[in-house]
Amino acid sequence: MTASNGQSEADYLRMPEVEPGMAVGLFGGSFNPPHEGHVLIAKHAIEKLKLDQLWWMVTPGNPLKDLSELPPLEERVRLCREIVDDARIRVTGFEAAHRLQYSADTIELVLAAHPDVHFVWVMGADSLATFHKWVRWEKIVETIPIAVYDRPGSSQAITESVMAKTYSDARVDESRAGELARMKPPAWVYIHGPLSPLSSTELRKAAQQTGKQHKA
Ligand SMILES: Nc1ncnc2c1ncn2[C@@H]1O[C@H](COP(=O)(O)OP(=O)(O)OP(=O)(O)O)[C@@H](O)[C@H]1O
Ligand SMILES: O=C(O)c1ccc[n+]([C@@H]2O[C@H](COP(=O)([O-])O)[C@@H](O)[C@H]2O)c1
Repeated sequence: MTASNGQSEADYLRMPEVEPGMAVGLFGGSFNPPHEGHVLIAKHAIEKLKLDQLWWMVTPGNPLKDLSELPPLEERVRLCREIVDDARIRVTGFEAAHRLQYSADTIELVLAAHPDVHFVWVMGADSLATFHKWVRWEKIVETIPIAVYDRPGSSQAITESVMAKTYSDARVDESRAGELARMKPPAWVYIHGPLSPLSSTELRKAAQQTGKQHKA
């Protein structure tokens, strides 16, 4: 069976295919569940950053989150593929196949596998706020250009986060976002665009409420 963006279901444990010279965004997430906010920012990031592809890397488990109720990877990948309607977005769970827990290790593997591709790390502003808690976060900043997408409630991270303060000199003006993938790190950009108030946490809460009402 083939998803709406042309990916076959069986290949989710493999890295997507790329061609030399491409600009590719790496967008990691729990996607528990995926929502239209993910799609919105993915499409705008692709345009602003002038990307050929954006990989939705469905994590086997965010090391900073409680994983006890995290649905299986395969199910989250399936839901991502259902919601994605753009062939440039590739859904993958390859981190699990390589037993990768930390993004620093994922980035190392991806860059080594494709030295002729221009990769950029993409994340929402809430992730920027806590980025300094990630394993080897400074190494990440020194290794790959980073694009941060604005998110309601997290805009202050643009100036107040430890990462933004530590690497203020490496911040690139948004007008140059299209060049970011080919810039030498450290380099990061804060992207403004249409905002989405959606969050997986809120969707899970709403689903729980509906479940309770059905039982009552
Ligand atoms: N509405 C949004 N606006 C901007 N970025 C978002 C939005 N929703 C998710 N993201 C970003 O997408 C990536 C994956 O997010 P994730 O799958 O954790 O969704 P989430 O809605 O943040 O979930 P949760 O509420 O469980 O933390 C992260 O980089 C996150 O910052
Ligand atoms: O490497 C880390 O230490 C680390 C800590 C927290 C989050 N991450 C990654 O950040 C991405 C977003 O996670 P999440 O749960 O906020 O969607 C996902 O790819 C995680 O693996 C990575």
